[in-house]
Amino acid sequence: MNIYHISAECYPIAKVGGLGDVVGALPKYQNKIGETSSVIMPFYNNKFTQSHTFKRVFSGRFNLGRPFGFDILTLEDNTLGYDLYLVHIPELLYTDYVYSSNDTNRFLGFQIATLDWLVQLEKKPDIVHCHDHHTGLIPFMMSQSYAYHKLRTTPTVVTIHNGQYQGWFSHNKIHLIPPFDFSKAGLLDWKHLINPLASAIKCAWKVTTVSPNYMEELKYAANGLEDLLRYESGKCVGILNGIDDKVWDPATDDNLIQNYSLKTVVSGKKANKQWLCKEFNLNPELPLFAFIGRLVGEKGADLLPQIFHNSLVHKNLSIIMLGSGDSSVEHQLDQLKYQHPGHYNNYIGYNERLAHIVYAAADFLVMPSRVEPCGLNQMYALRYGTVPIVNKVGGLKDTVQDFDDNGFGILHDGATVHEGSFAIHRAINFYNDADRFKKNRNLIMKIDHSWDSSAQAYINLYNSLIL
Ligand SMILES: Nc1ncnc2c1ncn2[C@@H]1O[C@H](COP(=O)(O)OP(=O)(O)O[C@H]2O[C@H](CO)[C@@H](O)[C@H](O)[C@H]2O)[C@@H](O)[C@H]1O
Repeated sequence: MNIYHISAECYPIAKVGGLGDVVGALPKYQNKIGETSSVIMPFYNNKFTQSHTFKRVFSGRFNLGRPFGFDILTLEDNTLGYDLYLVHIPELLYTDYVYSSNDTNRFLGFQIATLDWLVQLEKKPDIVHCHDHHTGLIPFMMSQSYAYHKLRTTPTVVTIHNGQYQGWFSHNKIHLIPPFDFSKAGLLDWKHLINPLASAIKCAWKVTTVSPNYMEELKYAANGLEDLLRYESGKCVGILNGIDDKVWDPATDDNLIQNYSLKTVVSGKKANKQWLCKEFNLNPELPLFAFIGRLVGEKGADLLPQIFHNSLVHKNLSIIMLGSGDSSVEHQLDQLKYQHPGHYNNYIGYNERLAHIVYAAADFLVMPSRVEPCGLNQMYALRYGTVPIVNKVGGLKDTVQDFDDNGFGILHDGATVHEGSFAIHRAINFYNDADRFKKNRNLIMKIDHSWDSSAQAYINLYNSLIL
C-alpha cells in the first residue's frame, strides 16, 4: 500500500511538539510492516535542511491570489526509514519557524502544491493521511476541487492531534481554494468561518485521534466541534500513539550522559541526575521532579508555579522545569529560582538534548494537563524509568494507572493546585519506600509502548477503506 502522511512537522526535520514525534515515527513502523509509507512536509529554513542535500523531483506553479513557484524536493542519502518529500515554496514556507500567527496562506500554499504534485503522479496514492488542521483542507480539495478530480476516489484519513487548534479563517479567502462547485461550500464552513479541522472531519473518509479516551472527550469538549464529532462518530476512532523506541531508548540514546538498561538503571540514572543537578545547582540527594512541555493552559502550566512552591517549602525535593510559552507563567516560574535556590531551576526554551537527559535524570515527571490528547512525555518517562504523575484526562488516563490501584504511576483527579501538590506529596512517600520504588522502576521500563501495534491498527483502518 502506498501511503502519504502530510504534516507541518516531522522529527528530526522540524519538531515543535508531539506531532513531529508521531509523524517521524509512524511511517517508519508502517514500512517495517511491509507497506510503503512516506512523509510530505514543508521545506523550512532550519538546521536539518541546511545540513542535508536534496534533489528536485517536481516543479510547479499555483495560484494563491498571484502565482507562486514551488519545487518538491527529496532527501539524498536518506536513512530516516521512510521517503521524505519537502514542499519548497520559497516565498511562503522557507522560514526559520514552523508556525506563526498568520499561517493561513502558508499552509494553503503547502496543501495546494502537495496536491498539484500528487495528482500528476503515475502511481496514485492508496491512502492520503493528513495530520491536524494545517492539512485539513486536503480531504475537501481532493473530493471537490476540479483540478484534483483524479484523486476523488483516493481514501483520506485525518488524525486530530489537538482539537483546540482548528486553523479557521474568513470566507473572504474562499477564492484561494482551487475552484469547486460552489454549492459544496458548506463543507468548508463551521460557525461562519472556513474551518479546516471541521472540514477535514466532514470530508475525510476516516477521522482518528491519538487515544481512545480523547476521542470520547472530544464529543463533549472540542472547542466548538463537539456536535460535529458526535454527528460523525461513525467514522471516528481513537488509536493510541506509540513511541519511537529506537530514538527513545536509554541504552542507546546518545544524548545521555550515561546510557543504561534495566540492569544498569540505578547507576545510569544516578550519573544523569548528578550531571543535571550539578549543571542546574540542584540537590542530587533528593527526589528529582521534572516538567517538560509547552507552557500553555492545556498543559496546566499556569498551575505549576503554585504547585511547585507548595512542594518546595518542605525542602524535601528538587525540581527541574524545561519549557516555554505563556510569558507570565515563564516569569512566575523563573522567580522560583530565587525563592528556592538549590531546589528549583529551569530552562526557558526548547532543547531536545536536554529533554532526553531530563527524562533519564528525573525520578518523577509531572503532567497536570487539563487537556491531553495522548501525551508522549509520560511514555518516554516510563521507558527511562521515571514515574509519571498525571491528571486523569485524555491519553494520560489510557496509559497510566495509579500505584495504589495495582498500577505504576500517580494519578490525580482534576487539574488543580491542590490535586497537583498532593500528588507530589504522595510521590515523595512512594520514593521513600525504597524497595517498592525500585521494583516499580524495573516494571515501568518494561512496558511496551512502541509503535508496532498502533502502526498495524492504522494499516487495518486503511485496508477497510480500500475497495
Ligand atoms: N521545551 C522543550 N524542549 C525539548 N523538548 C520539548 C520541550 N517541550 C516539549 N518537548 C517535547 O515535545 C514533545 C511533546 O509531546 P506531547 O505529546 O506532550 O505534546 P504536544 O502537546 O506538543 O502534542 C499534541 O500531539 C501529540 C501527538 O499526537 C499528543 O501526544 C499530545 O497529547 C498533543 O497535545 C515531547 O517529545 C517532549 O519531550
